Amino acid sequence: MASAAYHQASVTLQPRCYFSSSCVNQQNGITSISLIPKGVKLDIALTARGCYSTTVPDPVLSPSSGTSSEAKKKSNEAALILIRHGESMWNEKNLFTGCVDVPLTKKGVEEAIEAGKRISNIPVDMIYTSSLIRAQMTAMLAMTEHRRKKVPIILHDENEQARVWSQIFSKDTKKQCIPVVTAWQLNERMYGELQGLNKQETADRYGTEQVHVWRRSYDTPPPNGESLEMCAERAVAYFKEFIQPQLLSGKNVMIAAHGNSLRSIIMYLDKLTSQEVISLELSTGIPMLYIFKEGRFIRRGSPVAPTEAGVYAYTKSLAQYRQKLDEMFQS
Ligand SMILES: O=C(O)[C@H](O)COP(=O)(O)O
Repeated sequence: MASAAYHQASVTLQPRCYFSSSCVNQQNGITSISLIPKGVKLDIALTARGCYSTTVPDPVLSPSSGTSSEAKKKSNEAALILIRHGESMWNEKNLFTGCVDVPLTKKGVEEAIEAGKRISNIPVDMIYTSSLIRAQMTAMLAMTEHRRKKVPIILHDENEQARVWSQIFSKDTKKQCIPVVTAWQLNERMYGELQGLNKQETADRYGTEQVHVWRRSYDTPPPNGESLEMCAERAVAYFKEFIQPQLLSGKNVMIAAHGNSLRSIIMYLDKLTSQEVISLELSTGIPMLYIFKEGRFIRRGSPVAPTEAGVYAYTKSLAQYRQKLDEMFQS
């Protein structure tokens, strides 16, 4: 499984037609999302309970004629964008980072902006990030490049007061927001006693082979840390429980996370074996695209540029979305 394969190819996308119609709750540190059935009209609101919904059609994302059968058909297809965060200050120093909360370097900021350019014409309905700043910075910086100029808003559901105090009181403003759910389950694998150690010095001390096993094997954890298998137990479980239902309901989702939490999710999406995942390497700041269609994930690689013809040629509705965007920004 060559890592390069994850950075190429073209994309088939279904632009989504609705603002997020979901309710996001957090209890005991667990985020849960309950879907509001399509066709149920609700006032858009980021309420005290973190619920988003809308009656106001988005000028770009709304269907031109939204019959329920059409909506059903469309909900069979959704885009999933995965981005590993840009270079962090410990990536730069070649230190094991894991769950230590380290920000991006200037290069990492630039990588995130570049990633945003690549996906700037792809509609995004919901964003998931880990609870770590490097993933959150990446998601936010990428969205500064989005042509639609919707504002990513981090949901604060940690307690009732946080929910109440983060309410928005303008329907129009809410319509221009993208909910961002942060989840610790998407964090980098916990690197145990390697956190803060230099990768080269660790290889010199314990041997290149041992360090490679700690870094890339599926089931061997680093000392007192998480193996990829353990990381998958939380990251893939979160993906299945909370993100997949959003895709099923037709929403386009972006996930900004980490080398190993994303490796475990890609292992699930691409049905990789524990042998194949060993050679799966993810570059920082490269967006990867999947189409979720009829319950299957189809990998489409990464668009090389926002104008890449292949990205928009696959579905009629994406071409229409692109055309609407062009018209909107020309007028
Ligand atoms: O946590 C880290 O050090 C990196 O984000 C991932 O490191 P790895 O490439 O050693 O898994």
